[in-house]
Amino acid sequence: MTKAFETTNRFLQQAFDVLDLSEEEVILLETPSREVKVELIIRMDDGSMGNFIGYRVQHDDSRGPFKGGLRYHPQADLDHVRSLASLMTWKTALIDVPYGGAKGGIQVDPTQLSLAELERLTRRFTQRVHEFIGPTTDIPAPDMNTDASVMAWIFDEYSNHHGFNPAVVTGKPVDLHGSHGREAATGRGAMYAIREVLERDGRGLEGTSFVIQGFGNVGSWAAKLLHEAGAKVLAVSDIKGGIYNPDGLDPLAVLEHAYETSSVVDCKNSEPVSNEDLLELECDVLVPAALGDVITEENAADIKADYVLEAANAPTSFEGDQILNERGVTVVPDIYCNAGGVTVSYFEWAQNIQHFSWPETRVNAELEKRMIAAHKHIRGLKNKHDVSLRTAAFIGAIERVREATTMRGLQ
Ligand SMILES: NC(=O)C1=CN([C@@H]2O[C@H](COP(=O)(O)OP(=O)(O)OC[C@H]3O[C@@H](n4cnc5c(N)ncnc54)[C@H](O)[C@@H]3O)[C@@H](O)[C@H]2O)C=CC1
Ligand SMILES: O=C(O)CCC(=O)C(=O)O
Repeated sequence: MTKAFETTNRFLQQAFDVLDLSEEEVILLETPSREVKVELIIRMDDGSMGNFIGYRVQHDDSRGPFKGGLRYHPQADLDHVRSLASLMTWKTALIDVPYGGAKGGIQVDPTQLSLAELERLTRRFTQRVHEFIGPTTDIPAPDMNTDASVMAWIFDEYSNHHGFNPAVVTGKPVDLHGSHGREAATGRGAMYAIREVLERDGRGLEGTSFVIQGFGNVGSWAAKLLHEAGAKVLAVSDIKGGIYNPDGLDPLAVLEHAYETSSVVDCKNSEPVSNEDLLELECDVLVPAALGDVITEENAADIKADYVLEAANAPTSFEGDQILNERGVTVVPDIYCNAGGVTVSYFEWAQNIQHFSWPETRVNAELEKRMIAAHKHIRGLKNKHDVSLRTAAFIGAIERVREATTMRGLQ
């Protein structure tokens, strides 16, 4: 077993222990259903040959078609993609959308590719995996370094092979069968998640201070929506570095600066802070919204926040999580915190199948209902079993997947 997948399974094991599952059941629930590895050869703009590796790991489909994002990143190796695919199984079950879990990845630094090269790479990947994906089998979506344009290319390329079918992929542009509210959904869901957790503790978003690592889709939407809700965003960062203002940043001004300069760095009314130091700033809520494995045994003891809101997938190592728990820091786990994305992906898929479009108000209201319901579910299990929010979330998810697996039976 490799590291990222092993970490996911160690977290799962804490819930398996509470549920007293047999070894056979553990193997069944942990093991991915199918792993596809493809070589991707493309013509680069300068005429040379580009050679990349892509993955699609389909973890579990007992509750519905495989579902999960596609990541473009140099570290998107089989171990990471496998771990992220497993997390999708538990996320879709916890938030109760009729899907299983999958994830895709291409090992590439997309900043080194032109737009035309990225399109060729995406189309080649779709050509290599089109037999394994489909509206009732496996539905990709955006993740790190992929966006609505990438989803549009997948939709188009898939349609070249199978005929028009926008429900093969979610997170598409709104004008190309995408859903209103999908782009903001993960950040919005994270905002609802922390609002529910704070309310339970007799606190509110108004005046609560946040520090956010990552200012891409998830981080920037979370910053904007939290600011609108009256919270104070003290610091944000991207891969190039961070910015800090103890009186609070204006996320809209930061967005404008990032749009113009491709980074948050050097935004006016802020001082610089490194990505490492940002994690240890004084604040109420720390929001990792970029890469995984950033809170570890190296820095968990130095985190000053009362809450860690896991907008990223797998931002906390097993040891880091133990330290945070021992110190009384409340961790709002990834499979709940960032489930808003796949929830609105589900709404998009349902709209595509019905050839019907929802207004954004309906999307946001339905998302809010599901985030509130999942929080109540997790809270009940936490109290029942006296476990962390993470273990409670896994228990809730495992119970649903286990039940579906049992009802479908073995051959
Ligand atoms: N996009 C979505 O709907 C969902 C995303 N997520 C998770 O949220 C996280 C962020 O995803 P997106 O916002 O979609 O990606 P993105 O590609 O839009 O943005 C990523 C951000 O992280 C920053 N970043 C990258 N490497 C970094 C590093 N080493 N240190 C600090 N910052 C770094 C980038 O500069 C960028 O600001 C990922 O863990 C992803 O799996 C989870 C659920 C859904
Ligand atoms: O929207 C989706 O289908 C999945 C998004 C995703 O990759 C995730 O939740 O980690």
